[in-house]
Amino acid sequence: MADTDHVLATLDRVLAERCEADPSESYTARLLSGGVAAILAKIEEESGEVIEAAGDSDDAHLIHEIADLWFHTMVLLTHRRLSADDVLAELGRRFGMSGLAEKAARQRQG
Ligand SMILES: N=c1c2ncn([C@@H]3O[C@H](COP(=O)(O)OP(=O)(O)OP(=O)(O)O)[C@@H](O)[C@H]3O)c2ncn1[C@@H]1O[C@H](COP(=O)(O)O)[C@@H](O)[C@H]1O
Repeated sequence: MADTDHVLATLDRVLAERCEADPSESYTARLLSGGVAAILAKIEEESGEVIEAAGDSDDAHLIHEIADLWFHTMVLLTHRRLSADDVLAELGRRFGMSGLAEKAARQRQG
């Protein structure tokens, strides 16, 4: 099993604990206390930084910015009492389902 296998589950647990933490001692708690508007502002900012990083050839920069974006989307999930596991389950459900076939089925349903 790879070292990274439990990263999202571990982070999920830490973020859930931060719901009860002191905002002066935790970045996550501070962001959660700002509500959905504060979290979405960070997601917007980090999305822009991913787009910017994709424009250069520095792989470490792109990885850093995508990690920031994933982290902030996980804070949004935590705010909604959801978890990365919920998203992983949805991605797992899509295994073997062609994106084109899924889109065609949706269009047939109108
Ligand atoms: N993975 C992260 C993580 N990724 C990014 N960040 C923080 O996200 C913030 C925003 O990044 P920016 O590049 O926008 O930095 P900034 O300009 O200082 O941001 P602003 O404070 O101005 O919004 C920075 O303060 C980063 O440190 C994270 N903060 C926490 N975690 C994880 O969450 C855990 C709990 O953290 P705390 O809630 O702070 O205890 C940590 O142990 C980590 O595992």
